[in-house]
Amino acid sequence: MEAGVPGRFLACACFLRENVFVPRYGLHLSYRGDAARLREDYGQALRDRGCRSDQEFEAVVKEIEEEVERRKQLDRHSRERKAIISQGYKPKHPEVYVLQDSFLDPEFLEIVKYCTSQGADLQGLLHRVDSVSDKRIYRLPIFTHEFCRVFIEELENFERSEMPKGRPNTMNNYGVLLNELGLDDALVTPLRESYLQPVASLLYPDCGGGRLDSHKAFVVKYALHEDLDLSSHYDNAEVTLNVSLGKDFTEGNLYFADFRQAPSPVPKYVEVEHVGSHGLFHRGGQIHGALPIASGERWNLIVWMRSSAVRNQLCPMCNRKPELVEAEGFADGFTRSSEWNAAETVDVCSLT
Ligand SMILES: O=C(O)CCC(=O)C(=O)O
Ligand SMILES: [Fe+2]
Repeated sequence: MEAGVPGRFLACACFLRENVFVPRYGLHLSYRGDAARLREDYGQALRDRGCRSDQEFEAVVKEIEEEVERRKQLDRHSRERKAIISQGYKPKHPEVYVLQDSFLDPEFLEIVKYCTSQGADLQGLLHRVDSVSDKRIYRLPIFTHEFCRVFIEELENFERSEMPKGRPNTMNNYGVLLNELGLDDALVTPLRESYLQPVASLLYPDCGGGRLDSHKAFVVKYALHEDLDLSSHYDNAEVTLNVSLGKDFTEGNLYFADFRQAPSPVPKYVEVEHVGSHGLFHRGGQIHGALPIASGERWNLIVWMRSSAVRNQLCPMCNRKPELVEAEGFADGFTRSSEWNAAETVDVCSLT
């Protein structure tokens, strides 16, 4: 079946109750519609973070209920925004909507060519990419500088427009959902299928890297009076690509800790700098966050890539067999298990 056909991909029902982020206290929590239970489960953690009075606690419950309500309406609101944008938005640079080889750094094209050649292996690939730590995080050139410049101009044009705007995810408040802007079909999907997957297939074969069949792509933006940083989290993705698009900024490094399913007793963080037009590949389950920028604006393209073969077995957000619910577009990348061949089952991301 064709990618993106409504109904093929599904979500896990945990989306309405797990990983609800409370920005004020920097905490992710589960909520089952019951304030007393919330107090039991998180009262101490909230108090430790400064939520002391009943009023403060009630404010948290209200915030969580609003977030759950937002999530319930997400598909419908997103579909409505997308329709308005496709009717009314006039792109400044229509050419960036259709992937061309000329957008890509020639060195990246060479790397992809290697990955798709016969006999390509991880060792050979590691001679061509920078390994930035022992956590299986790799940096490689992705786009040309010119593409990054023009792409940001397009996103700024959209930002200035009167068009409705969604939030990239539950933690970032500023940026652009590429699907709503109409950038998925001819830009991100071919990028994932023909260029990113061959690389991920060698880097993360154990995490579904060779079978990435959907994605969620967005651009995050950090600026002094907007978001400055990003709390520690893991992604709803098997493999993530994070590309530094620009503009000029200081600080704002990413930091990475343990792999979610294999925490070490004393977590070791590595800090990783952004390199303009270069991307970082990492496993979605690698705990990470972003330090505050000190000046300027930071724009990064994030592609959360999903492998239904992996997540159908275990939802990465609730760590259980997914409870499938209908959703639109790529949804959260689950499929009905009858659609894939049980004989081809892959291991869920190994605990390294
Ligand atoms: O700020 C960044 O570049 C990282 C964003 C990120 O980790 C995410 O959106 O999942
Ligand atoms: Fe992330």
